[in-house]
Amino acid sequence: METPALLVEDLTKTYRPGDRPAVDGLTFTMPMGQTWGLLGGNGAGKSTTIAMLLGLLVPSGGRVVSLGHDMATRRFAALARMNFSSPYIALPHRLTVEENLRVYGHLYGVPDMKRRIAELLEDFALTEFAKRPAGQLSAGQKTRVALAKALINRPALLLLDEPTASLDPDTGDWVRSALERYRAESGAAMLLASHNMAEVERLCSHVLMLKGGKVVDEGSPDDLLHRYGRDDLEEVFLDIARGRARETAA
Ligand SMILES: Nc1ncnc2c1ncn2[C@@H]1O[C@H](COP(=O)(O)OP(=O)(O)OP(=O)(O)O)[C@@H](O)[C@H]1O
Repeated sequence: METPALLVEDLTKTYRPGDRPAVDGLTFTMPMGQTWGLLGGNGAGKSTTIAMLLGLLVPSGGRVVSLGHDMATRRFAALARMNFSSPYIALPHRLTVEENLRVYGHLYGVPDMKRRIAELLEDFALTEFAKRPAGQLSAGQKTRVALAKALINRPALLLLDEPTASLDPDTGDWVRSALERYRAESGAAMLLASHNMAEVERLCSHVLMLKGGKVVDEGSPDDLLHRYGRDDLEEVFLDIARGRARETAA
């Protein structure tokens, strides 16, 4: 069997002794070539999960194997082939867009960097902002730079926390197309934490519904719609968030 993009076993995080776990026994195996969604209300544990998958946060228990490498012992081998975008991580704001991409390109040892940066500027409609300091961009423009940065090393595994949160509907739409194109061309796997149900329905082949740090349901968007007798994922989400059982949801 092909090495999975992510193998997560009984992953747990408790921030302080005595606290309820923020992530509680998360277990899943995500294959290469697919986009999965991590859905859940505020405080469900999405960002904590992503931080542990990236090795930014040490788990209290359990195991993460990314692209075949155990994150506890072989983190750097995995990270070279991973990347992420998060609205919570600011780009160096005095550096221009191009300089930002160059810094990250060097960190990842990207070959033929000039060409890669030109491609990304083009793909994310950033060419006209290439020489502008990142601190002088709108929120939506910064988000596009963050996504360009996330693809700079052609990652095999991409973790996206709210990738289109600050984008207007039209820009959000073409950014989703760009991500979908990247996945199809590269065979990469993507895990997407989002509050945008339409985005999840469009991009994800499998959804993990998180509540109180646990997976309370999962399946393809179609499976979930069918099981809850709903027309869109937003309604399924509300059923789960409000603790309505699937049998009685319809
Ligand atoms: N640094 C921290 N110290 C202590 N508790 C934390 C810390 N970060 C998060 N938590 C707690 O862990 C739980 C999960 O938070 P997390 O940020 O992972 O949720 P989330 O699903 O990403 O939420 P949101 O949709 O609001 O971004 C919450 O109860 C939160 O208060």
